[in-house]
Amino acid sequence: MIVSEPMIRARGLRKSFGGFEAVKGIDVDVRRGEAFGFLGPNGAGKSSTMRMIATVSPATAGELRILGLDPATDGPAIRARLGVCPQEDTLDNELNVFDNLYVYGRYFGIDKATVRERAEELLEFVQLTDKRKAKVEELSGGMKRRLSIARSLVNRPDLLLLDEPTTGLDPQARHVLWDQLFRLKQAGVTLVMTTHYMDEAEQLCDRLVVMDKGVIAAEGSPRELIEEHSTREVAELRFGVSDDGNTHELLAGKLEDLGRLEVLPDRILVYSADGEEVIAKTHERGLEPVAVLVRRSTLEDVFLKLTGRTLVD
Ligand SMILES: Nc1ncnc2c1ncn2[C@@H]1O[C@H](COP(=O)(O)OP(=O)(O)OP(=O)(O)O)[C@@H](O)[C@H]1O
Repeated sequence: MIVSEPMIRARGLRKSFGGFEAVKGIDVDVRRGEAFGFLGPNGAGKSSTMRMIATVSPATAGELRILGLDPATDGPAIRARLGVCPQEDTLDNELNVFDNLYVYGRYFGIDKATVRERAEELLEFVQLTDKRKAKVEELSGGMKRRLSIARSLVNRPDLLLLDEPTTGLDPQARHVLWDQLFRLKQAGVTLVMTTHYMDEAEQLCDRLVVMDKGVIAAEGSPRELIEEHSTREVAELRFGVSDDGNTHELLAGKLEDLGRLEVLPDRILVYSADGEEVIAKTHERGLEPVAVLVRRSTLEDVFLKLTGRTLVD
């Protein structure tokens, strides 16, 4: 492979299911060594895209190259160099923790001694050494996910695909996983992940695309996306709800000149470089929010601006 070749290159990539187009012609370039994310809500087309990249679902149209190879003709060669961690854990419940790694490694044709050594290393890496003899069903959700990640690393992949790596995990388990993914990134593994968590995308991704309804709405580093599509700060204002339930729309009319507004069912967001000033002016106008909060803009704000919706419905 030529070194400058992108790890993934897609042009006009499409995926249809019958008459329904889940991915509507996207362009993607993933560079060696980066952590790249597809951020979007449920149904955005992230998993459909990942499955094409994983070479388990053929593209309906467009061009796709993985590690410089064509999935239509070079599937096995690509898969030998990919690690895939699907959204649902597909561990073998019949086998213990160690054997899940060992048997998977043997599928790749790795010799017994090497696969044993790697399995031990990987258990150490995902902090499951003391569970090596445990049955899969005895593991917590976070441990299962870590074992899935360990398994996807058995063949020492150049490119690791993670479909919603921390969905369904509790906050502590998510942080443990983030640490491990960060260490993999530092070790030079190219990571490609989907997520609908903006904090995950901000923590882990060097670059990401914001995906919605099968198209890419924006692309860049988390910081670039926030700078381009949002303001430095956001003032969140909550008012008591009136009998007509219309309070936020009515109040928004009195705040319009303070910055761009997003009126959500439970709060008004005012986008401004100076959130405290927004709050001061709100009070000056005799408006009394029951709660206020000033925070930095996040990718959630970027998504809201681009699509008019929140990431998690
Ligand atoms: N095998 C299939 N047959 C028919 N429709 C499908 C199939 N797979 C996905 N879809 C549809 O394609 C759209 C995109 O689904 P996809 O799973 O790619 O989205 P996603 O962004 O990954 O969402 P999620 O976070 O729920 O996985 C959805 O409307 C989904 O119902």
